[in-house]
Amino acid sequence: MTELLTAAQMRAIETAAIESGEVTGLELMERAGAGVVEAIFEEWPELAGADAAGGEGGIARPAEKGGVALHPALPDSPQDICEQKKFRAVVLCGPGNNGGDGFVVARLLRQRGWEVEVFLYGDAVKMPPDAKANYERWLENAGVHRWDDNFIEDTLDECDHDLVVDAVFGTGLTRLMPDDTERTWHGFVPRVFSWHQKDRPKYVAVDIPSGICSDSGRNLEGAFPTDLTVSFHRAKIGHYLLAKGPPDGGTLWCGKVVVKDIGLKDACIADAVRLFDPTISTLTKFSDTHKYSHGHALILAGGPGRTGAARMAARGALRVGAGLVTLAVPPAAQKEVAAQVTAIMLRQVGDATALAKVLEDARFNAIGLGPALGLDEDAAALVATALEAGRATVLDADALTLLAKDAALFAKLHDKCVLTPHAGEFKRLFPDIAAKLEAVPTKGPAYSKVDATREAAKRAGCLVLFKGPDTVIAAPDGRCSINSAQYERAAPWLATAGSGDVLTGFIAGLLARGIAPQQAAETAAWLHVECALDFGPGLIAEDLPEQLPNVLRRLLSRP
Ligand SMILES: NC(=O)C1=CN([C@@H]2O[C@H](COP(=O)(O)OP(=O)(O)OC[C@H]3O[C@@H](n4cnc5c(N)ncnc54)[C@H](O)[C@@H]3O)[C@@H](O)[C@H]2O)[C@@H](O)CC1
Ligand SMILES: [K+]
Repeated sequence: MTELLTAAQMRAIETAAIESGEVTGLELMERAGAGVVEAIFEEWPELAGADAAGGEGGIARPAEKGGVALHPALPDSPQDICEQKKFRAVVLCGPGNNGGDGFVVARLLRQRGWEVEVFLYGDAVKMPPDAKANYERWLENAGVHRWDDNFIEDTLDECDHDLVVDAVFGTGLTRLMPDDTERTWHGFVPRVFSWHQKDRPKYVAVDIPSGICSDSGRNLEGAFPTDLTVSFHRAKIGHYLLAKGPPDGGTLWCGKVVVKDIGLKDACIADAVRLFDPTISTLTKFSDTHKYSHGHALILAGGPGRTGAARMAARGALRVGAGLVTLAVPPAAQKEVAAQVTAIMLRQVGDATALAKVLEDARFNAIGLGPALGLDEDAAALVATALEAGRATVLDADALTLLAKDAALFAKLHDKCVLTPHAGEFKRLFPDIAAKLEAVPTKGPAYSKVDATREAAKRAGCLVLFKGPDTVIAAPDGRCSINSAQYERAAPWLATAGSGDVLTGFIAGLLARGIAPQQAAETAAWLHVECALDFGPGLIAEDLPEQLPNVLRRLLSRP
């Protein structure tokens, strides 16, 4: 799993490296700038010109004399560039180290023969030392425009630019975007989003689009949208959070995120949020074959005409590898269900007493309940009985609504439970927490979906999986991961009716296999997206379990 960092964690790693004497801040800034230039040319080789497009003429000199060459080195002067189109860039620099990175990018582009115009937001006198050093180095050969949004807009309108680099604010954004940069933003949005306009410049953000809070992905009013975001060492949490959708959300503004190594060592950060990717230890559990060692999941179905959701969950549980799956069905719905399932077993469960009787059998080691269960007293009694049994239990849909309505029921949650709310259900369950998340942010770091999910998990005393394209999974002790269905894993067709029911089944199935709640929820959510990606558009929920064998085959053949 990849760590996603907060601004404070990134600063701590940087400070430790500098204080240990391994590297200077100036060297890190040089590597960051060189990383951005490298990423630009990797993304758009046509901008690299003839000699840097990766052919034999590729350059092998260090990016900065005396520095550590982590990125392909660049020619020292325009004379080193063979005959090529004169590329043009506008670099927007801010008052901090993000701006410092911008000055490095400007210099390195200029060294490649680019025509570069730089605008500086803020007071150069107050810049931090490394940024100021790069500002002064830039001034040795070129000038800097004072920030003026009209001038920036005119410059972009009049000239045939190839690239616009946003190095205004990075991880140090602590307040709402200032009015004058916000005005510039108004000029940017239509430009960046005119995708049809073939010859428009490429927009690149250094570290994070200015205006986006790197801890939360929230838009501090005035984010600069970009095509490519180049971050350093590790991606930041804000790159992966959508918050509450446009105009919020790092993922909306980042375009594509590339992370460049700047030579910092891995540090053990106890409470880091992780981007989920399944580990081999989880996957090896799929190769053990004895059905009785794989547990027995019990999925509770609703009444007649409402059993489809539970049937899909049961199918998901079976496909994901529960040894046995039983549907607990009200007597009136038994015929309906019996006509539609084969590998899944049935038990008549008319009420909570009947459920308690079934659960006397300790072999039922996992329960899935909620999809189309109903919202009446009988359904609430079923939820109570299921929780009192103390089994690994995933609660979704109607079960969440029932929990939200009844504090005594909510109090029965225990550490083997998994709650899987979508935004609406989350709001019903945790209205005060949702209100904090929905409040318009006024400063950075802003309250995030990660903060909200962690707080909810702590309150519930169990795992919470807060759904979305940026699914956040948090445990009561603060361990937290994001399962992203964005960027190269974007699968918007996964938002189809019944998709959540299948996820409930996947989690229940993994719980039945004895996998701990956090790992079960993370793995299930990840597999859910993989199934959708494998199937592609046109997906309906029934396809998800059927896609799982392909996904598992591919995963298990991974080296
Ligand atoms: N931390 C690290 O390890 C590294 C950081 N680097 C760069 O440094 C950046 C962080 O630098 P800084 O901490 O200096 O932060 P920034 O450069 O993001 O911004 C800080 C400056 O902006 C001002 N500011 C913040 N919010 C404002 C607002 N709303 N309106 C007006 N002014 C505002 C602050 O007062 C401060 O002057 C990173 O994003 C990255 O680009 C890189 O050079 C490489 C290494
Ligand atoms: K930026």
